[in-house]
Amino acid sequence: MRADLGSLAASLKAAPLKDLATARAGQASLSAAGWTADLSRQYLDAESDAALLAHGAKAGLEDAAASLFNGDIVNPSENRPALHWALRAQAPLSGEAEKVRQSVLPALEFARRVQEGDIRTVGGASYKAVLHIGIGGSDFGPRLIADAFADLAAPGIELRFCANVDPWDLEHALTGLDPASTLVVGVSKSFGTEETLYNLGRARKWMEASLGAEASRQIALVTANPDRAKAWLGGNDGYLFDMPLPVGGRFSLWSAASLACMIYLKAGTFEAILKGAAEMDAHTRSAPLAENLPMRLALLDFWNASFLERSMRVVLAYSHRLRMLPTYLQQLEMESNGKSVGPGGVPSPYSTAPALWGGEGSVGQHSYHQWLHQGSRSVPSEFILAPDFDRDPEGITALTAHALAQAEVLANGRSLEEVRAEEPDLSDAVAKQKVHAGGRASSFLHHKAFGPEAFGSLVALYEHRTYFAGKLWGLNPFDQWGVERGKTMATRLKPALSGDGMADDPVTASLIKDLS
Ligand SMILES: O=P(O)(O)OC[C@H]1O[C@H](O)[C@H](O)[C@@H](O)[C@@H]1O
Repeated sequence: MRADLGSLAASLKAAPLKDLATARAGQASLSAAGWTADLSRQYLDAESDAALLAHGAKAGLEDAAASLFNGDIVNPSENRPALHWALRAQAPLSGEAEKVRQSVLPALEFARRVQEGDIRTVGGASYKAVLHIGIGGSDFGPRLIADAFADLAAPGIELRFCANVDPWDLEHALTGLDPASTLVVGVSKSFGTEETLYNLGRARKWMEASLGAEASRQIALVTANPDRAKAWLGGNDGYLFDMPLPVGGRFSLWSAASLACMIYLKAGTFEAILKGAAEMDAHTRSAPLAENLPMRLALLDFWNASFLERSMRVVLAYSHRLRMLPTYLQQLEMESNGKSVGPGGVPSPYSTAPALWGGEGSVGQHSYHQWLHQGSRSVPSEFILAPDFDRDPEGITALTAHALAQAEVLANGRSLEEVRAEEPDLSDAVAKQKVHAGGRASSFLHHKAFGPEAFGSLVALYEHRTYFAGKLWGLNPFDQWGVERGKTMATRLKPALSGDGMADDPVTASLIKDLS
């Protein structure tokens, strides 16, 4: 099958994208949970599309969906199921999945009580600020949610985030906050992450300076390792919330990891996000492969990365609310499938996950879109048009026109003849610089009524797509061995930085000398 896909890709690579797209216009679109994805501007035709689908069937994507939702072991490295979907289930489940579903409920209840002034500070006042401390999967999701729905914030509560071990991050986050009215939420699945423990320790000291030993009563810890968290609290009171072990950090924004957002957002907002995600889950587990949006997008990722050798994908969010989505997706997709060896030590025979980057449209048009249009590389783009369509019509029309225009120009380009016909007075040299090669593939996703539910559906869509893409590449998307090495090396280098010994590597040793 691979050879078939390979030869189909080789023949399509040279085909004019405009012709391929014209042939599929209006016929290559799929819908799920209010989202529509138009895939007509991809290097596909009827034959290759059918071959890709056949490959997806042979690779067992529908069985993979069943395994995920049955709670089978889909994370062999940790010998665990992946139960992030259970956190957003809208009805009771059974077994371990039900425990996971219930794990988010105490956090929602706690948030409600903080908002209602039922849970108060050491001094008996209502909380005025929440400081979220976490990194990676314990940071990107809550940050994305808070930024997307800042207008749905409950009145009177300020939210700050701190992730980096660079001391300025915490100091900046604390600026203007009063320890007496701040709740610190520390999120770490392992409760062993250096950055988070460093920042939590400093935040505790900051609070202790005003509240003394009572400070821990204004600290909530969210973790899958309650023993370590309790040890950190050292016998003092503090709130503890569960981050279930079968939920990967980068799949955990639905869990108590988002406690700070639950407190920050008006009642019902977080529940709506969960509901939207559950809608995408229902689609994913029941839609047949040909109509299954996450499966089709995973197949597209497989096709672009492994057969058309596209080593990047650009996500262009035409929605100010989603401006942090590319950063969130970088962890979700690149940490999940940024691997070359699968379970059992079997190397993937394919080029795997592309580098993912992007940003906010139309802002990016005044920056890297130049590279997308006329740079020497052809990179598939993913447009996501999801503003609040009921806002000022002039802005919405302009945003929509820009998204549509960008996708069209990327695909269709602008030939020298077109440049000359439109601008006959140009010199030859300038006319040639105005040519756009075109042939740059894109997908176009849109939602007509974006809000918390649509947000939930979108993030769940990307989660499932990542899982299915991992399946196609023969990878386990739920582990991250590669991250560990850097941590180990940093620990080894610390003595050299404090003058105790030398780094083995001559370049590192010389850099340390320069820094001292
Ligand atoms: O939640 P934690 O255990 O603190 O982990 C925070 C993050 O750090 C790790 O190094 C992993 O690369 C991430 O997947 C994880 O989300």
